[in-house]
Amino acid sequence: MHILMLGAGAMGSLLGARLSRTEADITLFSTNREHIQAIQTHGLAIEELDGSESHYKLTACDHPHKIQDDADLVIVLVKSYATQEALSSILHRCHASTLFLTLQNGIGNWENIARVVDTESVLLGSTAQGATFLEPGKIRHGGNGVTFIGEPRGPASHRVHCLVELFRRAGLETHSSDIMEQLIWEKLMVNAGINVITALTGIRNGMIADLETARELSRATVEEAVRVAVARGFEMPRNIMERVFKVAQATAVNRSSMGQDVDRKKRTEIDAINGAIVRFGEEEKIPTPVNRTLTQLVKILEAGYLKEKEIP
Ligand SMILES: NC(=O)C1=CN([C@@H]2O[C@H](COP(=O)(O)OP(=O)(O)OC[C@H]3O[C@@H](n4cnc5c(N)ncnc54)[C@H](OP(=O)(O)O)[C@@H]3O)[C@@H](O)[C@H]2O)C=CC1
Ligand SMILES: CC(C)(CO)C(=O)C(=O)O
Repeated sequence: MHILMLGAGAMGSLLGARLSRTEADITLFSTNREHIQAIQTHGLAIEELDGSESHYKLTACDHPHKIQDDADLVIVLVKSYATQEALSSILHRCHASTLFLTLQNGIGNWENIARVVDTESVLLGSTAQGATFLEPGKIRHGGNGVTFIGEPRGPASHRVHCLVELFRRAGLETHSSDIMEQLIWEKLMVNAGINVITALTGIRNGMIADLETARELSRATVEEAVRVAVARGFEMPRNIMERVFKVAQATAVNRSSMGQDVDRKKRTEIDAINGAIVRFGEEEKIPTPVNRTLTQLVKILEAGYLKEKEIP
């Protein structure tokens, strides 16, 4: 089986490296040329949770036309806003039975993929693993968490169970799910309560759980998001706040993916996370002042540094 990691940044590199422990052939693909060239020259280095460093020799490409083999499985790990463009660029390396699995955060990823490829070929997943991009060719494993894979709707199929087994052989705690859309909304609560606050303040995930002020703000953000989720038909577990803090603790050394975007002055996924809660809140007539303010702050921060980048 040939697996193409579409968007081999922090998470795509981590999961690609772990999956390379199985019988699958892995290709990392990212448009980040420096990262890919470093992997081609020295391999991928991973700073592990215990502080040790592991090294992986992996096939890596920085241009879609350099990808050698057709993909049986494409794992989509570009940022949500880049999904359609990235997928369109690799279609020449897909065949009639290629499967597409999104493990991205936020709402709307499955729909974005299904705009480019056959709906039947798209699987939905979520992961609470954490990964930080340190420098070209080097990432940090920022925390362990469960990965779920399922059909977008309905019970887990044979193909889902095969992928779950593959992930497990790679050493990743993975389960199949019959309620993947529900789990995507539960993961949205986690990201809504962690990512935006870490992005605006520069803290690592662990402080969300450790600092009372951060816990309060996270709680206020998630409580609003839960009201919106319920209005959309997704009942949230009563212990959802505990789950948010548990993920923050399990990924304590990680900078959230949105935090890393701000650190690297890159566009964030705010529109697919807190921004989505605001949009759905408007549709459902549920006020979301906390999420709206946090979204506006990230958008101002983002616009500021993206504009600065344009100035020669
Ligand atoms: N990091 C984490 O701890 C976690 C992240 N996630 C989710 O995983 C997804 C990926 O996040 P993360 O790995 O942190 O993000 P990164 O930005 O580290 O990785 C995305 C990669 O995709 C590359 N890219 C951008 N456009 C294209 C394109 N058109 N074709 C191919 N590659 C492209 C980027 O290059 P460049 O650097 O040049 O932009 C980058 O290397 C997100 O949805 C995130 O929310 C989920 C759980 C945890
Ligand atoms: C699990 C967590 C919070 C890890 O940082 C994540 O999903 C992210 O950073 O986007």
